[in-house]
Amino acid sequence: MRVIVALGGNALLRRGQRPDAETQKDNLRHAVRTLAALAETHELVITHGNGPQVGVLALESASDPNLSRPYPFDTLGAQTQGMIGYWMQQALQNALPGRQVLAVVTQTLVSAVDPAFDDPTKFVGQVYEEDEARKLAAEFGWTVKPDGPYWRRVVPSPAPQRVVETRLIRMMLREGVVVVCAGGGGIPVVRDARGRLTGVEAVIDKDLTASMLAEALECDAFLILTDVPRVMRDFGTPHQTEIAHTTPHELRALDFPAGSMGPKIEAACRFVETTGDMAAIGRLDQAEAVLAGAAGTIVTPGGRWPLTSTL
Ligand SMILES: Nc1ncnc2c1ncn2[C@@H]1O[C@H](COP(=O)(O)OP(=O)(O)O)[C@@H](O)[C@H]1O
Ligand SMILES: NC(=O)OP(=O)(O)O
Repeated sequence: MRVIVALGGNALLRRGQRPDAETQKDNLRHAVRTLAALAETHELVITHGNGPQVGVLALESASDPNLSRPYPFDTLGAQTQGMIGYWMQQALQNALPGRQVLAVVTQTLVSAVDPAFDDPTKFVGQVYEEDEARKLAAEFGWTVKPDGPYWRRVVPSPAPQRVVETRLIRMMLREGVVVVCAGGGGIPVVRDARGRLTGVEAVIDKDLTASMLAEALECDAFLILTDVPRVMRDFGTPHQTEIAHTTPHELRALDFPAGSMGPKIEAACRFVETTGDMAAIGRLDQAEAVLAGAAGTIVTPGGRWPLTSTL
Protein backbone atom coordinates (compact mmCIF):
# COMPACT_ATOMS: atom_id res chain seq x y z
CA MET A 1 0.00 0.00 0.00
CA ARG A 2 0.97 3.63 -0.43
CA VAL A 3 0.50 5.39 2.93
CA ILE A 4 0.74 9.07 3.84
CA VAL A 5 1.22 10.13 7.46
CA ALA A 6 0.55 13.61 8.87
CA LEU A 7 2.67 13.87 11.98
CA GLY A 8 1.27 16.02 14.80
CA GLY A 9 3.20 18.58 16.76
CA ASN A 10 3.44 16.32 19.81
CA ALA A 11 5.83 14.01 17.99
CA LEU A 12 8.31 16.90 18.02
CA LEU A 13 7.44 18.81 21.15
CA ARG A 14 5.27 17.75 24.07
CA ARG A 15 3.26 20.25 26.10
CA GLY A 16 5.49 22.18 28.51
CA GLN A 17 8.79 21.26 26.79
CA ARG A 18 11.16 24.02 25.61
CA PRO A 19 11.72 24.00 21.83
CA ASP A 20 15.45 23.17 22.06
CA ALA A 21 16.89 21.28 19.09
CA GLU A 22 18.10 18.37 21.26
CA THR A 23 14.65 17.96 22.85
CA GLN A 24 12.94 17.77 19.47
CA LYS A 25 15.57 15.45 17.98
CA ASP A 26 15.22 13.17 20.99
CA ASN A 27 11.41 13.09 20.66
CA LEU A 28 11.76 12.29 16.96
CA ARG A 29 14.12 9.40 17.64
CA HIS A 30 11.19 7.75 19.48
CA ALA A 31 8.58 8.84 16.92
CA VAL A 32 10.37 7.35 13.93
CA ARG A 33 10.35 3.83 15.42
CA THR A 34 6.69 3.50 14.46
CA LEU A 35 7.18 5.21 11.12
CA ALA A 36 10.13 2.95 10.31
CA ALA A 37 7.93 -0.09 10.97
CA LEU A 38 5.36 1.23 8.46
CA ALA A 39 8.09 1.87 5.91
CA GLU A 40 9.23 -1.78 6.14
CA THR A 41 6.04 -2.92 4.39
CA HIS A 42 4.56 0.14 2.65
CA GLU A 43 5.48 3.07 0.42
CA LEU A 44 5.60 5.94 2.89
CA VAL A 45 5.18 9.72 2.61
CA ILE A 46 5.52 11.78 5.80
CA THR A 47 4.31 15.35 6.37
CA HIS A 48 4.66 17.26 9.62
CA GLY A 49 3.52 20.41 11.41
CA ASN A 50 5.63 23.50 12.16
CA GLY A 51 3.44 25.78 14.30
CA PRO A 52 5.68 25.96 17.41
CA GLN A 53 8.91 26.02 15.39
CA VAL A 54 7.87 28.72 12.90
CA GLY A 55 6.80 30.84 15.89
CA VAL A 56 10.26 30.54 17.46
CA LEU A 57 11.97 31.58 14.22
CA ALA A 58 9.51 34.46 13.68
CA LEU A 59 10.20 35.81 17.18
CA GLU A 60 13.98 35.56 16.64
CA SER A 61 13.69 37.34 13.31
CA ALA A 62 11.45 40.09 14.73
CA SER A 63 13.99 40.67 17.55
CA ASP A 64 17.12 40.77 15.34
CA PRO A 65 18.51 44.34 15.25
CA ASN A 66 20.47 43.55 12.06
CA LEU A 67 17.30 43.08 10.02
CA SER A 68 15.40 46.09 8.65
CA ARG A 69 12.28 43.86 8.63
CA PRO A 70 11.61 40.33 9.91
CA TYR A 71 11.86 37.39 7.52
CA PRO A 72 8.46 36.72 5.88
CA PHE A 73 6.50 33.56 6.67
CA ASP A 74 7.22 31.80 3.37
CA THR A 75 10.95 32.05 4.17
CA LEU A 76 10.40 31.00 7.79
CA GLY A 77 8.31 28.05 6.56
CA ALA A 78 11.20 26.98 4.33
CA GLN A 79 13.55 27.21 7.31
CA THR A 80 11.32 24.90 9.34
CA GLN A 81 11.09 22.40 6.48
CA GLY A 82 14.89 22.32 6.30
CA MET A 83 15.38 22.04 10.05
CA ILE A 84 12.63 19.51 10.88
CA GLY A 85 13.21 17.68 7.59
CA TYR A 86 16.88 17.25 8.46
CA TRP A 87 16.03 15.89 11.94
CA MET A 88 13.49 13.46 10.48
CA GLN A 89 15.69 12.36 7.61
CA GLN A 90 18.56 11.55 9.94
CA ALA A 91 16.36 9.77 12.52
CA LEU A 92 14.68 7.71 9.77
CA GLN A 93 17.98 6.84 8.10
CA ASN A 94 19.32 5.61 11.43
CA ALA A 95 16.16 3.55 12.00
CA LEU A 96 16.04 2.19 8.42
CA PRO A 97 19.58 1.24 7.37
CA GLY A 98 19.61 0.32 3.69
CA ARG A 99 16.58 2.44 2.78
CA GLN A 100 16.74 5.77 0.95
CA VAL A 101 15.15 8.62 2.91
CA LEU A 102 14.80 12.15 1.57
CA ALA A 103 13.37 15.32 3.13
CA VAL A 104 12.52 17.89 0.48
CA VAL A 105 11.61 21.57 0.47
CA THR A 106 8.22 21.84 -1.21
CA GLN A 107 5.85 24.68 -2.09
CA THR A 108 2.06 24.65 -1.84
CA LEU A 109 -0.06 26.77 -4.17
CA VAL A 110 -2.74 28.94 -2.59
CA SER A 111 -5.09 31.56 -4.01
CA ALA A 112 -3.93 35.20 -3.72
CA VAL A 113 -7.55 36.17 -3.01
CA ASP A 114 -8.22 33.50 -0.39
CA PRO A 115 -10.40 35.20 2.29
CA ALA A 116 -8.11 33.65 4.94
CA PHE A 117 -5.62 36.49 4.27
CA ASP A 118 -8.10 38.89 5.92
CA ASP A 119 -8.86 36.64 8.90
CA PRO A 120 -5.75 35.10 10.53
CA THR A 121 -6.57 31.80 12.29
CA LYS A 122 -3.40 29.66 12.39
CA PHE A 123 -1.76 29.57 15.83
CA VAL A 124 2.04 29.84 15.74
CA GLY A 125 4.64 29.86 18.51
CA GLN A 126 4.19 29.61 22.23
CA VAL A 127 1.20 30.47 24.42
CA TYR A 128 1.10 33.68 26.51
CA GLU A 129 -1.07 35.22 29.21
CA GLU A 130 -3.45 37.74 27.62
CA ASP A 131 -1.57 40.86 28.89
CA GLU A 132 1.76 39.71 27.51
CA ALA A 133 0.22 38.62 24.19
CA ARG A 134 -1.37 42.06 23.75
CA LYS A 135 1.94 43.78 24.62
CA LEU A 136 3.83 41.71 22.03
CA ALA A 137 1.09 42.34 19.46
CA ALA A 138 1.50 46.10 19.94
CA GLU A 139 5.32 45.87 19.82
CA PHE A 140 5.63 43.61 16.76
CA GLY A 141 2.34 44.27 14.90
CA TRP A 142 1.04 40.72 15.50
CA THR A 143 -2.56 39.55 15.58
CA VAL A 144 -3.22 37.49 18.73
CA LYS A 145 -6.22 35.35 19.65
CA PRO A 146 -7.31 33.15 22.57
CA ASP A 147 -6.19 29.51 22.43
CA GLY A 148 -8.02 27.76 25.28
CA PRO A 149 -7.12 29.56 28.52
CA TYR A 150 -4.05 31.26 26.91
CA TRP A 151 -3.36 33.61 24.00
CA ARG A 152 -1.21 33.03 20.92
CA ARG A 153 -0.10 34.74 17.72
CA VAL A 154 -2.20 33.91 14.64
CA VAL A 155 -1.32 34.22 10.96
CA PRO A 156 -3.39 33.70 7.77
CA SER A 157 -3.91 30.08 6.73
CA PRO A 158 -5.19 29.89 3.13
CA ALA A 159 -6.54 26.64 1.66
CA PRO A 160 -3.91 24.45 -0.04
CA GLN A 161 -4.58 23.88 -3.76
CA ARG A 162 -1.63 21.78 -4.99
CA VAL A 163 1.87 20.77 -3.93
CA VAL A 164 4.02 22.19 -6.73
CA GLU A 165 6.49 19.27 -6.60
CA THR A 166 3.83 16.50 -6.64
CA ARG A 167 5.27 14.76 -9.75
CA LEU A 168 8.76 14.66 -8.26
CA ILE A 169 7.44 13.19 -5.01
CA ARG A 170 5.66 10.47 -7.02
CA MET A 171 8.91 9.68 -8.87
CA MET A 172 10.77 9.27 -5.59
CA LEU A 173 8.10 6.96 -4.19
CA ARG A 174 8.34 4.74 -7.29
CA GLU A 175 12.09 4.46 -6.58
CA GLY A 176 11.36 3.19 -3.07
CA VAL A 177 12.37 6.43 -1.31
CA VAL A 178 10.74 7.31 2.03
CA VAL A 179 9.79 10.94 1.37
CA VAL A 180 9.40 13.70 3.97
CA CYS A 181 7.63 16.64 2.29
CA ALA A 182 5.01 19.39 2.61
CA GLY A 183 6.26 20.17 6.12
CA GLY A 184 4.23 22.90 7.82
CA GLY A 185 1.62 22.43 5.08
CA GLY A 186 4.21 23.52 2.50
CA ILE A 187 5.74 26.90 1.72
CA PRO A 188 2.75 29.07 0.71
CA VAL A 189 3.13 30.41 -2.84
CA VAL A 190 0.93 32.02 -5.50
CA ARG A 191 1.37 31.73 -9.28
CA ASP A 192 1.02 34.86 -11.43
CA ALA A 193 -0.45 35.11 -14.95
CA ARG A 194 3.01 34.36 -16.42
CA GLY A 195 3.36 31.19 -14.37
CA ARG A 196 5.94 32.57 -11.93
CA LEU A 197 5.79 31.58 -8.25
CA THR A 198 6.07 34.02 -5.33
CA GLY A 199 5.95 33.27 -1.60
CA VAL A 200 3.20 34.78 0.55
CA GLU A 201 2.85 35.53 4.28
CA ALA A 202 0.92 32.54 5.64
CA VAL A 203 1.17 29.15 7.38
CA ILE A 204 -0.91 26.41 5.74
CA ASP A 205 -2.62 23.69 7.80
CA LYS A 206 -0.53 20.52 7.47
CA ASP A 207 -3.52 18.16 7.76
CA LEU A 208 -5.36 19.86 4.87
CA THR A 209 -2.24 19.81 2.67
CA ALA A 210 -1.66 16.15 3.56
CA SER A 211 -5.24 15.31 2.56
CA MET A 212 -4.85 17.00 -0.81
CA LEU A 213 -1.43 15.40 -1.38
CA ALA A 214 -2.80 11.99 -0.38
CA GLU A 215 -5.36 12.28 -3.16
CA ALA A 216 -2.86 13.60 -5.73
CA LEU A 217 -0.42 10.75 -4.97
CA GLU A 218 -3.23 8.15 -5.03
CA CYS A 219 -2.42 7.00 -1.52
CA ASP A 220 -4.41 4.00 -0.24
CA ALA A 221 -4.48 5.25 3.35
CA PHE A 222 -4.12 8.61 5.10
CA LEU A 223 -3.04 8.48 8.76
CA ILE A 224 -3.27 11.56 10.97
CA LEU A 225 -1.10 10.74 13.98
CA THR A 226 -1.37 12.82 17.14
CA ASP A 227 -1.57 12.35 20.94
CA VAL A 228 -5.12 11.03 21.46
CA PRO A 229 -6.06 7.36 20.86
CA ARG A 230 -9.33 8.22 19.12
CA VAL A 231 -11.62 11.09 18.19
CA MET A 232 -14.21 11.50 20.98
CA ARG A 233 -17.85 12.41 21.01
CA ASP A 234 -18.53 15.07 23.71
CA PHE A 235 -14.76 15.58 24.15
CA GLY A 236 -13.78 17.04 27.51
CA THR A 237 -17.10 16.22 29.19
CA PRO A 238 -17.71 13.47 31.78
CA HIS A 239 -19.59 11.39 29.18
CA GLN A 240 -17.05 11.56 26.33
CA THR A 241 -16.95 8.38 24.22
CA GLU A 242 -14.40 7.14 21.69
CA ILE A 243 -15.35 6.83 18.01
CA ALA A 244 -13.78 3.67 16.57
CA HIS A 245 -15.23 3.23 13.05
CA THR A 246 -17.17 5.99 11.31
CA THR A 247 -18.05 7.74 8.03
CA PRO A 248 -17.56 11.34 6.80
CA HIS A 249 -21.34 11.75 6.99
CA GLU A 250 -21.40 10.86 10.72
CA LEU A 251 -18.36 13.04 11.52
CA ARG A 252 -19.75 16.06 9.67
CA ALA A 253 -22.82 15.97 11.90
CA LEU A 254 -20.60 16.62 14.98
CA ASP A 255 -18.78 19.78 16.16
CA PHE A 256 -14.99 19.90 16.59
CA PRO A 257 -12.73 22.78 17.71
CA ALA A 258 -11.19 24.83 14.86
CA GLY A 259 -7.71 25.06 16.40
CA SER A 260 -7.09 21.33 16.95
CA MET A 261 -9.39 18.44 15.96
CA GLY A 262 -11.47 20.43 13.43
CA PRO A 263 -8.89 20.52 10.59
CA LYS A 264 -8.04 16.83 11.14
CA ILE A 265 -11.70 15.84 10.76
CA GLU A 266 -12.07 18.02 7.65
CA ALA A 267 -8.86 16.58 6.15
CA ALA A 268 -9.91 12.97 6.83
CA CYS A 269 -13.46 13.50 5.51
CA ARG A 270 -12.29 15.20 2.29
CA PHE A 271 -9.89 12.36 1.48
CA VAL A 272 -12.49 9.64 2.10
CA GLU A 273 -15.24 11.51 0.23
CA THR A 274 -13.01 12.17 -2.79
CA THR A 275 -11.23 8.82 -3.06
CA GLY A 276 -13.38 6.24 -1.28
CA ASP A 277 -10.22 5.14 0.55
CA MET A 278 -9.41 5.02 4.27
CA ALA A 279 -8.34 7.85 6.58
CA ALA A 280 -7.66 7.46 10.30
CA ILE A 281 -6.88 9.60 13.34
CA GLY A 282 -4.97 8.03 16.21
CA ARG A 283 -1.88 7.89 18.38
CA LEU A 284 1.53 7.95 16.78
CA ASP A 285 2.79 4.97 18.78
CA GLN A 286 -0.19 2.90 17.54
CA ALA A 287 0.33 3.66 13.84
CA GLU A 288 0.52 0.03 12.71
CA ALA A 289 -2.61 -0.93 14.68
CA VAL A 290 -4.40 2.14 13.27
CA LEU A 291 -3.56 1.07 9.72
CA ALA A 292 -4.87 -2.41 10.49
CA GLY A 293 -8.13 -0.94 11.85
CA ALA A 294 -7.43 -2.16 15.40
CA ALA A 295 -6.84 1.27 16.95
CA GLY A 296 -7.67 4.92 16.25
CA THR A 297 -10.75 6.40 14.60
CA ILE A 298 -11.14 4.79 11.18
CA VAL A 299 -13.02 6.81 8.55
CA THR A 300 -14.28 4.98 5.46
CA PRO A 301 -17.26 5.46 3.10
CA GLY A 302 -19.14 2.59 4.77
CA GLY A 303 -17.60 2.75 8.25
CA ARG A 304 -15.73 -0.58 7.85
CA TRP A 305 -12.01 -1.44 7.53
CA PRO A 306 -10.25 -3.37 6.05
CA LEU A 307 -12.46 -2.87 3.00
CA THR A 308 -11.39 -5.88 0.91
CA SER A 309 -9.15 -8.92 1.05
CA THR A 310 -6.70 -7.34 -1.46
CA LEU A 311 -5.04 -5.50 1.43
N1 LIG B 1 -13.35 15.54 19.83
C1 LIG B 1 -12.06 15.41 20.15
N2 LIG B 1 -11.53 14.19 20.28
C2 LIG B 1 -10.22 14.02 20.59
N3 LIG B 1 -9.36 15.05 20.79
C3 LIG B 1 -9.82 16.30 20.64
C4 LIG B 1 -11.20 16.53 20.33
N4 LIG B 1 -11.39 17.86 20.27
C5 LIG B 1 -10.22 18.44 20.52
N5 LIG B 1 -9.25 17.52 20.75
C6 LIG B 1 -7.86 17.87 21.04
O1 LIG B 1 -7.14 17.81 19.83
C7 LIG B 1 -5.76 17.56 20.16
C8 LIG B 1 -5.02 17.15 18.90
O2 LIG B 1 -4.93 18.27 18.06
P1 LIG B 1 -3.55 19.10 17.97
O3 LIG B 1 -3.03 19.40 19.35
O4 LIG B 1 -3.74 20.21 17.00
O5 LIG B 1 -2.65 17.95 17.35
P2 LIG B 1 -1.22 17.87 16.65
O6 LIG B 1 -0.41 19.04 17.14
O7 LIG B 1 -0.73 16.55 17.12
O8 LIG B 1 -1.49 17.94 15.17
C9 LIG B 1 -5.86 16.52 21.25
O9 LIG B 1 -4.73 16.53 22.07
C10 LIG B 1 -7.12 16.96 22.02
O10 LIG B 1 -6.75 17.74 23.14
N1 LIG C 1 1.49 24.04 9.72
C1 LIG C 1 0.82 23.34 10.68
O1 LIG C 1 -0.33 22.88 10.49
O2 LIG C 1 1.52 23.16 11.88
P1 LIG C 1 0.98 22.58 13.26
O3 LIG C 1 0.36 21.24 12.96
O4 LIG C 1 2.18 22.47 14.14
O5 LIG C 1 -0.05 23.57 13.76
